[in-house]
Amino acid sequence: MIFTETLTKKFSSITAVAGVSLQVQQGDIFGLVGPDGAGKTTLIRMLCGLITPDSGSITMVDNAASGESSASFGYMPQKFSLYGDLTVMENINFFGAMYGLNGTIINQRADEILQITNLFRFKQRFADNLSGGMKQKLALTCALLARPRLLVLDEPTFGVDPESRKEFWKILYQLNQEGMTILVSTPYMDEAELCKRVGFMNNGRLVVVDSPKNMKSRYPYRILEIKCASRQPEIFQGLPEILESNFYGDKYRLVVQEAKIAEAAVVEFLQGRDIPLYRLKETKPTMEDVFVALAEKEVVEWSMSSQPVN
Ligand SMILES: Nc1ncnc2c1ncn2[C@@H]1O[C@H](COP(=O)(O)OP(=O)(O)OP(=O)(O)O)[C@@H](O)[C@H]1O
Repeated sequence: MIFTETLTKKFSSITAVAGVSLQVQQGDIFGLVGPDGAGKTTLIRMLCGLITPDSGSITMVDNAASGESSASFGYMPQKFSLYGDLTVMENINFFGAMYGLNGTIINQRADEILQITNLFRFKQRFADNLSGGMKQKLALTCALLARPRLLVLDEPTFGVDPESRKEFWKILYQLNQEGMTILVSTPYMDEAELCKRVGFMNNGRLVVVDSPKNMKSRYPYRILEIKCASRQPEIFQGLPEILESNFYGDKYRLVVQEAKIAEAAVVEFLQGRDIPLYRLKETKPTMEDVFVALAEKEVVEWSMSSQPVN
């Protein structure tokens, strides 16, 4: 559905997007993740035609619309400008008119979409009086008015509470099941888990593209979880067998190269300090672990040794 070839965008000396070749297939829920400033928004804005690439190409193909070479898409930007002193319905009318839709069509579609987004009963509420999550759902409602086959969302749930994020993703899944292709950037790794495929960007480059399941299975390290009598967050830092150590309330999560060797080192370390060990077990990496490894480490080897980025 979306194909880019070596897409590049510079802002004076900053290369925001560096030679990105990306494919988003019809029916995908494609997640774009990466640290702040990685280039996600710039890439999305180029895909939506809001800024012009310096080089490279973008092709949008919509197989569902025979004879059409460009896909109809809806875009929900990072900062969606709703009018706070207009009601939900007045905002919808405004954005519908911007899409060139007539009043009857807007009303029909609004009724339909507001049911999906659970905003129907708030039609007459001023946008300023909606909660954060409801504002995002209104922004989504507006982006859906043109009945897009491709929906592009830039961090749509940023700053929204976990329950509302869950609800928002239920809506995305429903839309996807009805045939909509979705490209979404997100800072939340629990949301990355929900995508069919994830593209990780860093320093303008698209470093890895894969399913969350494959990304986790390609994670090059092992994770140990430890419960012991110590509550010192830094206690394992500096042990040569441990690459990274984090302390979460009552347990340590260690990133290690060799699980058995690291386990032995931890046991010996704690015994040497008379610190009782309650539990030590290896656990599976999460998308959060994958993200941290990709963002922090030099990942050339990881991405090259795996299947090609497509
Ligand atoms: N209009 C602009 N002028 C100058 N520099 C820009 C502009 N837009 C983006 N940049 C720079 O390009 C780089 C990529 O920014 P971009 O917003 O695309 O990243 P991002 O991955 O979306 O980050 P975030 O998650 O923080 O929104 C950053 O260094 C940013 O400062």
